[in-house]
Amino acid sequence: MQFTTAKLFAPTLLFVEDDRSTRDLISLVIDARFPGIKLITAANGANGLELYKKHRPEIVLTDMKMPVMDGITMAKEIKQLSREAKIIILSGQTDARLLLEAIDIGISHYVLKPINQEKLQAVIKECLECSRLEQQLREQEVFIRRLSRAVEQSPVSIMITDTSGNIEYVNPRFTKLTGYSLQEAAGNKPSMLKSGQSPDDDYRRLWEIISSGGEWWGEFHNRKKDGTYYWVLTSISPIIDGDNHITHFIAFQEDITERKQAEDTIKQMAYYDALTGLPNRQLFNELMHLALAQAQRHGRLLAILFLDLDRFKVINDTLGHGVGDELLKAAALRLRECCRRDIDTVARRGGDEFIILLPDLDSVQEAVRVAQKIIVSFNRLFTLPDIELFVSTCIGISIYPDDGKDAETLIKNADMAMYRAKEQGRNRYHLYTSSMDEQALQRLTMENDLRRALQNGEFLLYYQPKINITSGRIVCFEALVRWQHPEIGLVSPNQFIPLAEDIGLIVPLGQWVLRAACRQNKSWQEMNYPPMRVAVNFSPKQFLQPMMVNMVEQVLAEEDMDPRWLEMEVTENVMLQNVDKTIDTLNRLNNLGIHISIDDFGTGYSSLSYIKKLPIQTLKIDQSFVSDIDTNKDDAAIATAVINMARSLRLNVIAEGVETVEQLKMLSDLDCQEMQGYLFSKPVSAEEVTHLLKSTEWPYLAMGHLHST
Ligand SMILES: Nc1nc2c(ncn2[C@@H]2O[C@@H]3COP(=O)(O)O[C@H]4[C@@H](O)[C@H](n5cnc6c(=O)[nH]c(N)nc65)O[C@@H]4COP(=O)(O)O[C@H]3[C@H]2O)c(=O)[nH]1
Repeated sequence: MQFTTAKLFAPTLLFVEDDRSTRDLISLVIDARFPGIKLITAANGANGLELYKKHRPEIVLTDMKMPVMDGITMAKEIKQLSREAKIIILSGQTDARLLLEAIDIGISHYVLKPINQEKLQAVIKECLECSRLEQQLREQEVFIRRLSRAVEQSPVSIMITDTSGNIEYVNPRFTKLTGYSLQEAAGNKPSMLKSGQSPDDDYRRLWEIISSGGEWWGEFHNRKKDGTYYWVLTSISPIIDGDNHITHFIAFQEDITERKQAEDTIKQMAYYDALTGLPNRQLFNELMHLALAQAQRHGRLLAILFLDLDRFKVINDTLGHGVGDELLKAAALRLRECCRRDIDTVARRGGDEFIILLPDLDSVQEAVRVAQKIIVSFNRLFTLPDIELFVSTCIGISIYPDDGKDAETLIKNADMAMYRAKEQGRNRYHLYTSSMDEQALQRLTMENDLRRALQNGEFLLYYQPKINITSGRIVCFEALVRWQHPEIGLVSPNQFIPLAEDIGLIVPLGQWVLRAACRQNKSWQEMNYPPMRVAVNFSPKQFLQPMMVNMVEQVLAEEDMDPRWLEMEVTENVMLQNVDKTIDTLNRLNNLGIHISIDDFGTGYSSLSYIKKLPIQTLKIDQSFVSDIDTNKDDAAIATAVINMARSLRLNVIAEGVETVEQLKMLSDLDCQEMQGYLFSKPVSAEEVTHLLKSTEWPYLAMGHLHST
């Protein structure tokens, strides 16, 4: 450390002499020889003392014998005021007693008269030097006192070691930070603070740098006396003496634990999904790039599993986001259990989408085995805090390098494979095949064609009757849309309705269906056929449109059709989304006089208590329960339960998809009065409806057929 005096050394010399000529002569010499000195003079001791008090000169040059007050008396008084005053006595007297008295007082020098100028100059010079050194020393002391106070009170932890690394000093801040007092730390090595988590290389490098005179800085993960961990930003530098030798090392340490924790939180937020704690899309992409590079280098296989939870949206909307969140957490846990720890990565892509990276595989079969394991594990009930649920998943698999060389392609292809798995039903996996690209292209072409279809008038309606089996009369025609594609021919709604929903075309298409169905029904009425309802399917997206009721009202008015001849078929799941709003919408439709049926009943999550609240008229038993009703006991039980439930709620019940007389009999035995299905009629064109209306003879409704013997 370099010390520089803050104050400039500008000494004052007081010269006390009663003899004027001596005074002038000596003054001239001092001015000439010591130009930096400020000179003040006095003619006697009393005057000299006064001036001393006023100017506090560093040096006093005084004659001995003077009127009023002699030099010795004045010198005594001055020494009382300052022990450091340098006093030079000028005298012709060599009286030993006076000399001894002067020594007692602490007189610095004694110059005999007649004055030898050289001797006087040498004495003054010596006194000046002495004063200068004293001033410097005083200032140094003040500086060192300040410095040690600064070190003691420093908000930064300070540790000083010798060159072997033995601790010699630590400041109170160090004690506060580490728990070790100066006594405990002194003599120990700084390694007493090691947590074992900072790399050994850091320490080696540190010693190399500081022992060659350089400064090192970096971060350490340390451990306190009580065992807790903390982070410090450390700077260590050597203390070098005047001979350029390292005498000590000094370490400054700043506690950065909070900053580190904040960094960790930010890292966690940037790379991990807050809900499930799984890596997020960002981290997954980074890990995927690393894994791909390794797979390429070592010629290994890598698999991507893309999956989502079947019907998650319905669960989330029906049972609430709390349940949805718990389910995602539980699913995340289950997925991790199915994968290799520390090797595979399970990440959440957002919503209910998960993606799994399986690196370092020998065969495709290994990826398939993981997919199968996941599917089996999803067969187990999910026990959430408030509810127990069965949830299935569909998994798409793509393999590096066959199904893609880069992350984007592999993920896209696994996603595509997942959709293929979904098309085949729930809880299954599908491996990507290159033919799927072709299908994706087909879908794109279909999408474009579909957008043009409405303007080009390529849609038409087919109608399927609903029969009351007791009266044998048609009570309603269900309008079912068809697409007359200019090249492909007639396209089934199962192929284009989901697509229309995806691309937002369902709203204008649905409106077109409603208008066409109403117009057709009105024209049958005008042709004097007995009035019947026409049923129109409303897709969930369409039903949940904010202005839907207004639109229906307007179409009915424009087509001049009485609302009681309109039936709306809405799927069970729609009923469960945003319950309050749905009930409100249904009430408004009911007030208009529109008949409401719940389509595909039995496939959703409806509970009896919930259905009770809904202002609806009819439950439609899904055809999946009807098709095996005569052979499958479970289906028969569900159909029975729905019919009984409808009866107890005073609702109509209709069975769809009735194809055989056996089914008809069985449903009739269960007292299901209304039916629809190929047994009576397939969906037919409007023109064919008129034939049906003219000759409604249903041979199998003859009494003999209806009841089992
Ligand atoms: N195997 C069998 N099938 C029978 C039988 N009886 C009727 N079906 C078929 O079952 C489907 C019944 O309609 P859905 O459940 O509402 O299912 C409909 C409905 O969800 C949707 N859809 C049809 N038209 C429209 C529409 O105008 N708007 C909306 N949003 N969806 C529509 O497309 C689905 C399929 O319609 P389609 O192909 O016309 O198929 C119709 C019908 O032709 C039977 O005895 N056996």
